[in-house]
Amino acid sequence: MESTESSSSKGVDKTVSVSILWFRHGLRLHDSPAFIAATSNRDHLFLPLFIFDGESAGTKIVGFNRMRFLIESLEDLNNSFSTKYGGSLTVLRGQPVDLFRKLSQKWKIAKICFEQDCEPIWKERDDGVKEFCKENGIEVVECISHTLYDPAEILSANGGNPPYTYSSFMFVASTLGKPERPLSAPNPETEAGKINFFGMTGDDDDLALCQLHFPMTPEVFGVSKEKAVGENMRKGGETEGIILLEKRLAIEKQAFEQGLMLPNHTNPDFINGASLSPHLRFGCVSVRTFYWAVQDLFSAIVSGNTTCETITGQLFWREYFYVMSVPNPNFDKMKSNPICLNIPWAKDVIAKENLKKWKAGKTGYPFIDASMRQLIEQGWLHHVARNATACFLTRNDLWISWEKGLKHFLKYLLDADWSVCAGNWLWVSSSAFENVLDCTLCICPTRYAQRLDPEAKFIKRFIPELQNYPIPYVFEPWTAPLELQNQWGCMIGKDYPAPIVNHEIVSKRNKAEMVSLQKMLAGGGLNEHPCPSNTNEARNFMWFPEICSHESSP
Ligand SMILES: Cc1cc2nc3c(=O)[nH]c(=O)nc-3n(C[C@H](O)[C@H](O)[C@H](O)COP(=O)(O)OP(=O)(O)OC[C@H]3O[C@@H](n4cnc5c(N)ncnc54)[C@H](O)[C@@H]3O)c2cc1C
Repeated sequence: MESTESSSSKGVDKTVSVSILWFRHGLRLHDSPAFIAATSNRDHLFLPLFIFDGESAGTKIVGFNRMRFLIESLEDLNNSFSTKYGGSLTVLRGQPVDLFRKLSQKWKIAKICFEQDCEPIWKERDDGVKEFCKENGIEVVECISHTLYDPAEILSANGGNPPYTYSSFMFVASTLGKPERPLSAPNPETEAGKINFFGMTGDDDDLALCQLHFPMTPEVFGVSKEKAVGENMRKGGETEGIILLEKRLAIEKQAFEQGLMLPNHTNPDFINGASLSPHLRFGCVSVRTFYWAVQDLFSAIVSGNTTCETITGQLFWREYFYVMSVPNPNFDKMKSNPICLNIPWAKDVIAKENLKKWKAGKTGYPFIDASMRQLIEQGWLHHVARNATACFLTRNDLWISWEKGLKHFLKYLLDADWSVCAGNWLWVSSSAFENVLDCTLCICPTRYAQRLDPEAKFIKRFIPELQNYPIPYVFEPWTAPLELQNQWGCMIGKDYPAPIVNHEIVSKRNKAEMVSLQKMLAGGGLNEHPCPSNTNEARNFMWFPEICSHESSP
């Protein structure tokens, strides 16, 4: 392929205009309106840029796995620019306004294009850059492509308020029509795809000091490898994301052909599932590309039916939590969060100890512990494992605040998304989106495990201590007679912990506590409390089949 010329910043003519594509999320070239906007002026040079500012792309609280995923995604972008368009990605470290000021002092920055980050945590950063651009006559192009809809439009279509139930959200979204179709990247074989890159040479004095070069490692940013980090199971980047998307579509296709839906829910693959959430979170795969690929596949297979509520329904949950967070900067907190109920979670010494054990995967409940260990080792947890561990920490067993769990998940999950993660924690802990503390569905950590991991492969993969325990003892190892524990090489209470709480007792007690809170809070400022539209919605959200939940009555 013919490579396009890259103009070095050193020799650049200062009268030549530069268009910047500022990456934050949206780490891809396909379906990127910001990429198209930044390359649309044929007489501008093009500078694709990522800035490590200590916060963007979730780098404020970040574990090794997610930082590695981000770096892999940037490396992939750099490779794609190089192989497809003959350019490269520039990576700088510093504060965006400072860096844009330095750039504009040297060169004529005409335009800065970026994908909208709708969550309120990014508002100050983006407002600062917009203000700087206004003062300096730089055009700003902000494109909506991280979400299926413009959250502001949803809010406005709902009379300026967030829709308090998922079904009212779905209704409002339907009034805006179908999401837009994805866009193709400029074709390098055509005129539009012949891009004149503006390349930083690396010797541009103070800017050079801010420039980072590939290869990079998380350690460069002070993020060191946690001892438990294992094999790299999910690689970041658009290239990997598209491969995964194809794999996922093949699985969905097979299910559609057999008249089934949501294969990922029916047969959870805890380790190797083709889950796209990390790639969606960083924008390596466009949500519109995913949405329309599934819709089109479904329409092609199920003739006469052009809509489907399959995994696209899950994508709407993502959308819902983004929208709910837009007008609520305290969405991730209990305090000053108008939708969150103030449940008096335990804060005593025992709670502190229990929190440590939960984080370390040492609760004595094998399914919970396997999940918590997987989180640190791989940065990944299947949805059902997230539900089980979050319920265990909060309303079911330990009665510890969801804020503690959220902080831990935000650090280690590859797909950790400020609003999506908080929204799920609010729900699971009965703090919001739940039917006013009325969740009769309680996850039993042992029965749940027996149904979802019947051969205990997942448990044994992450808890080698229980390697020799047969079924059913592996699910409740403390029930094994001492001589068998000895024979299997793992004494409970010594080699693997005894349960830190008795689930049967504490779950009943906690349910009773919820009921009394419900009575106390009734009529007292619950007007804004969002809740499910009906029991089915709650059940579907939690993926609760009848047999692994139980009515936990007071
Ligand atoms: C306590 C807790 C914390 C969570 N934190 C996050 C998070 O930080 N980031 C995140 O992307 N998901 C989060 N989830 C939601 C969900 O677990 C993951 O999106 C899902 O496991 C990803 O797997 P998948 O891609 O195979 O999902 P699929 O079932 O294939 O769904 C497709 C996509 O829909 C979206 N989605 C699916 N379920 C949900 C949901 N419940 N809420 C919002 N969006 C959803 C995701 O983008 C997902 O990739 C959390 C769930 C819980 C219970």
